[in-house]
This record gives sequence, structure tokens and C-alpha cells, in this order.
Amino acid sequence: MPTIIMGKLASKLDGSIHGKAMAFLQKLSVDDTTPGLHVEPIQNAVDPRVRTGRVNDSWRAVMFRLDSNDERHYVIHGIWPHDDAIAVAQRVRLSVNPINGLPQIEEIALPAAPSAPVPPNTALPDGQPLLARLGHDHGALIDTLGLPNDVADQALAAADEDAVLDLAQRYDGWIGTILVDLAAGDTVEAIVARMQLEKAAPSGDDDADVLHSLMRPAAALQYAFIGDQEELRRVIEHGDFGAWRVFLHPEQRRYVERSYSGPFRLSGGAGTGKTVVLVHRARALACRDPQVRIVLTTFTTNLAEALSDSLTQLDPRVPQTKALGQPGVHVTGVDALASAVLRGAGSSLSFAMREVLGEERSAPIARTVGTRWREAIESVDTSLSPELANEAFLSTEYAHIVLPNKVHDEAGYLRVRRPGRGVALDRAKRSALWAIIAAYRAQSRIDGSLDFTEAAAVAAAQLARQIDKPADHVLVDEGQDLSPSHWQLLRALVGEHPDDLFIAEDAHQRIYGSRVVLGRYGIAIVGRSQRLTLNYRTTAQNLHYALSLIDSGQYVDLEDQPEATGYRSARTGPAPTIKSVDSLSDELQAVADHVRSWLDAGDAPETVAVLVQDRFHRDRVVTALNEHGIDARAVDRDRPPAGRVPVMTMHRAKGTEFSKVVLAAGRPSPAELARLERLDPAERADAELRTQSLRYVAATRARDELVVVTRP
Ligand SMILES: Nc1ncnc2c1ncn2[C@@H]1O[C@H](COP(=O)(O)OP(=O)(O)OP(=O)(O)O)[C@@H](O)[C@H]1O
Repeated sequence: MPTIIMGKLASKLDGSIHGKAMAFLQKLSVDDTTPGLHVEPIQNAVDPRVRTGRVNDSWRAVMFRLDSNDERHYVIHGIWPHDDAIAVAQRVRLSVNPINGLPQIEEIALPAAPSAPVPPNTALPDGQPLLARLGHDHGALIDTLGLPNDVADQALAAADEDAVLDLAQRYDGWIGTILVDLAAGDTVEAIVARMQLEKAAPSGDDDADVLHSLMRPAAALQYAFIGDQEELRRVIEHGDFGAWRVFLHPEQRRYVERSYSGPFRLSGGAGTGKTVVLVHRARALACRDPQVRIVLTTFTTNLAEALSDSLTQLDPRVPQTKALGQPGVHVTGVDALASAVLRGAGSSLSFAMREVLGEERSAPIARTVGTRWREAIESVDTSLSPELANEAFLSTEYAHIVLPNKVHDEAGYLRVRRPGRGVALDRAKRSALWAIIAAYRAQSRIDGSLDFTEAAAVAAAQLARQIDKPADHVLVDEGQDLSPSHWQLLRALVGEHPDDLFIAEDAHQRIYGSRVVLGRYGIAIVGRSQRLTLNYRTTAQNLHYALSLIDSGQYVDLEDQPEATGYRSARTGPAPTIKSVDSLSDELQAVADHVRSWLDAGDAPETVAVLVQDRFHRDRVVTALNEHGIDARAVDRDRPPAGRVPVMTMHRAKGTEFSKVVLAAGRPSPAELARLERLDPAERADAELRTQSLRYVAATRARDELVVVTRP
């Protein structure tokens, strides 16, 4: 039975022939001599391995047949109308690039790609094209990276980053990826290492050499070995949108497949494919051993639902279990995970509750009301300044110091170390703060309830006592938003062994809570951390704008190190539109105008989104859009609706993506400004950082076009 190797080009099929292509490839993978397939060589073809096959009366597949070790493989190059297919088949050649060991397809007698003219050097601002300015020459591009001559010529002539990116867009696979890296200013050595390039060592068996090259990590950018019919269907039916399921970057593949001796941290900017790595890794772990118990978790239930959907899209056969502790993948929000642990423990929780709180709660599943800190502050006659006696300071102090250190009383709080908290507290202040914390706990005790951080802390203490852990592997998305108790919970969920914790995070996207250093909660990364830098989602123009929003901030990652930027995008598009308006009614009009123009141009409503500051503004925007005859819908806990324009808060937009986005961030309300004014300087600086991050998150939701409507 031949093996099918699908090229990325071949997955971009005309929708009208999906069914026929599927049937053709299915039959081919069973028996290439099946009557009706007409698998035939082509006369005068430059590559004797080339074959065409009959998809239907009008369409033909062009492929390469490789025979090695009694096994037959077909590399599917593409499917074209009959005459075009014959013409393509005559001039294509599949070979191994001798410099980098990767498979390459050349089109003999025609230029390798339809090339738009490259702007002449005379127009260059400082006389030299980009790559020359960066110190690259023909030798580096051709002899070290293995770029084809004509591509290297065009790249070296390209004036600036945009011109190199335009060129990159014309090449799928490793050529396009190397061009993007060059445009971003990477050294040749860095590219060789990242792409794992290696000179080819011919064995004398050409077909075996090509097969070997197709198995190289960077070949996975462009070629996929199809394991079964289901995989074939996914590649064919979803084309470019399904690319993440099949064609991984060599770095992504490494993080999917590698085993790590302990907790591993994967950082990367918005859209660099962190979630894709997590979902693939969950599948890889489940396939390796169907008995293992995998927890795939993230900050909110909405994000967990999206993860679960992605895992189903990637592979519906991976068992997703609803219950913690069962074989398969349990996808859940981290607070829901804590609740599940508490529910499962039943009456045996008392020890953990006493350990964390020094007392018990009668109904630990009930959640403490959100206004409890304010009530506690108001109930105590405090001498503290408003900079300390406010909900933000107290809830952070409680989550970052009191709970993780299991402080039960004033004496304990007077002694506890407070690393990472900006404000120094003398004895009198600690006593006064404890009075409020005691009032908070007293009222919750009366209700019998726990707040979310308490629930996670109690669940962590409960699990820490268990010898049999309910998970074998824990995969975490949006790690930057988790609290210390969450980390204690996740640490206690899985024993300390290889591949225990795999954490994806982006410090620039922290929009909840305060920053955390993992090492303080028993999660030692020690050198097991890597970064993704290629943005798959956002155009270079939108990415540039989004990065400008976080330019001035000091961001620190989960290992307490400054967060780097230096992201690059593989796609280009129009510059973001920044529209300044004077009034609310002008803002609503501008939002409606942009949405209307996209819909009129044929964009599907669900691919266009409006992102706003808060729920109040969201509902106003929905009403305004409806009044303009646009079918818009406020999105909260539910999934974005099909056939309608989703309007959502920037917080809710985390983890989503749309083709076109209007960002109507508005102005902070006077009440919000007054609240910020009352915070102590360290808390205020952190709140401002979160505000910048929120805009960065929102701006990076747009794949193709971004409009920002601002009011001074
Ligand atoms: N190898 C790939 N090939 C094609 N598309 C990819 C690939 N990897 C990721 N993508 C696409 O890039 C987009 C962003 O990926 P993903 O959501 O995993 O990024 P992320 O780093 O988790 O982003 P964020 O932090 O903003 O949530 C998605 O549309 C995804 O399908």
C-alpha cells in the first residue's frame, strides 16, 4: 500500500473537487494500480519520477513516485485542470537541496515563482538593500542556507523588510520561512540552528535520499505523511485554515515531540502558535500511551472550550474525558479544576482547609461574593491610607502572600516574607491589614464560602497530601495569568517526573492578576525554557502596531527575567487605520461605517469583530450596530455566533482571532481613573502595564485588517 505525502500546495484545492480528490487519494493509498486512477508517467518530463493521476474527467493530480526498500510513496504536488496538470508535470523536479538537506521542487524552464518586479536599488533610502545592510551576501544565502539562486538574487535586491516579506509570501515552506527570518534580522547561524539545516549526504539511492529529506523537521513546514483516511480528510477539507493541524514549524514540532526531564516553559508573543503546540502535544502524549491521564488547562472556561474544540478539530479520535483522573485528555479551566478537586474530596477536605485557612468552611463549593473585600474594608475602623486599604491591594496581598504561605493569624502575617511585593510594610501596617483580612475571613466563614484563590489553595493542599496523583501530564496555556494558588494546585496535580508540566505563557499578555515567579511555588524550570518568535496570525503591519503598544513597559516572565520581543510575521497587509473621533456618537458611527464597509465587500459577519473596553460599552455598540442595520451580537460566556458580527470585551477576546477587527477601546471612566489614582505606586504601575497588555491582546486578534477608533 503506497504512502501518501501531501504537499501544502496540494492541500489548497478548488472546493468543487474536494470529494473527488479525497476519493482519488483514498484509492491511491490502497492500490495505485486500481483501474480508473490512470497513474501514468509523462513523456519528456524533466523528472522521471513524476506521475499524473485521473481525479475526474477534467482534473489531474501531479505527483512524484518514490520507491525505496520495497515501499512506494507518492508526494502529491497539486491538482490542476487536465492541460495545466500536464504542463506542470513536464517541468517539475523534486530533489534534495545539497546545502540544507531539504526537499525542493524546481520548475525547469520557467522562473521558480511568478515574480513581481523587485524595486530597483536606486530608490533605496541609504543606498543599500536590507540584506546587504544586515551583512548578508550571495555566499551566505546560497552556500550556507541553500536558497535557490533566483530567490537569493531577489532577496538581496529587495529594498526593505516589506519587500523581503512580499517575496517570502510567494514561497511556501522552508524558503518562505527562511526569508521571513532574514527580514527580521536573524543571523545565518541562527537560521541554520532553528531550521535544523544540514548538508545532504547522498547514499546512492536517490529515492531514499528524497524520502529522508521529506522526514527532516523543516520539511514538515510543507509536507505531511498521511497516516490514515481521517488525516487525509482534514488536510483536504480545511486547506489553509487547517494548516496548523498538519504543517508544523520545525521548532513547534520539536516542542510537541520532545521529552523534558521536568517542567518546561514555552514563551512566545501573541499568534506564535503556543496553543497549537499545546494541542498537538496533548495529542502526541495521548497517542503514545492511551492510558495516560493528561490535563490541558488554561485561565478561563471560555479558553478551555476553545482548546477542547481545537483538540477535536486536530483529531476527533483523541479521547477527551470529562472527569479528572481518567485516561485521556481532560480539558478544563483552572478554577473548574480546583472545584472538581474539592467536590471529589468531599468530607475529607477538613485537613486541607485547616492547613490553608486555619479553619473550615461548611460549603466549600460556594463562591465568596465579589464585594467581600470592600465590605471587609468598610467594616473595620482602619488607620491605613487608601493606597493600602483598597480591594486591589488586599486581594493581591491575600493571593500572593497570605494564601500561598498558609498564614492563619496576625502573628504569622507579621513574620511572613513578601518577595516581589512593591510596597514595604512595617509592623503597624501589617497589623492593620491583618484586621481587614480577619474580617474578610470571618464573613466568609459565616457564609461557608471560599473565593477562587482560596479554593485553588485548598485544592492544592488536598492534592499535596495524596500519594496517587490524578494526572500524569499537565499542559498549561496562558500561564502568565495564573495566581500562586493555581500554580500550587498544578504542581500538586502531577508527580515530579519527566514531562510533568508543560507551560505556555506570554508576559506581554498578562491581563489578570499580578506577576508570579514559578520557582517560588515548587516549579523549577532550570534551563528548560524556549521561545517561539514567528507570528502566524497577524500581518507584519498589525504586529508592528501591536508591539508599539507595549514598547514602554517593563515586562517580566514567569522566571523573573525581562520578556523579549523581536517577533516576526510571515504575512503582510494594509497598515492599521487609526481613526480619532471627538465624541461617543462619532465613535459609534465610525465603528458602524467600518463594519458596514467590510460586510459590503463580502466579508462573512462572524469573521469581523468589534472589541471594546467593558460590557457597558459592548452593549452600546451592539445597539448602535443594530440601529445601522447590522446584525451584531454581544458575546459573553457563549461562543461567538455564526452569521453575526460579534462584539466583545477585550478580556473576552483573549484566545480568539478574526480576519478584521475594530478596536474601540474608548476612554477609562472617571470612576476607573479615580480608582487608579488611589492605588499605591507599585500597584498603579502594574495596573497600567495590564492596560497596555490588554490593548496588545486586542490588537493581535486581527489576522488581516485592524481599525483603531480612539477618543482623546
Ligand atoms: N504551523 C502552523 N501553520 C499554520 N498556521 C499556524 C501554525 N501554527 C499556528 N498557526 C496559526 O496561527 C494562529 C495563532 O496560533 P495560536 O493560537 O496557537 O497562537 P498563540 O501563540 O497561542 O496565540 P495567543 O497567545 O495570541 O493566544 C492560529 O490561527 C493558528 O492556527
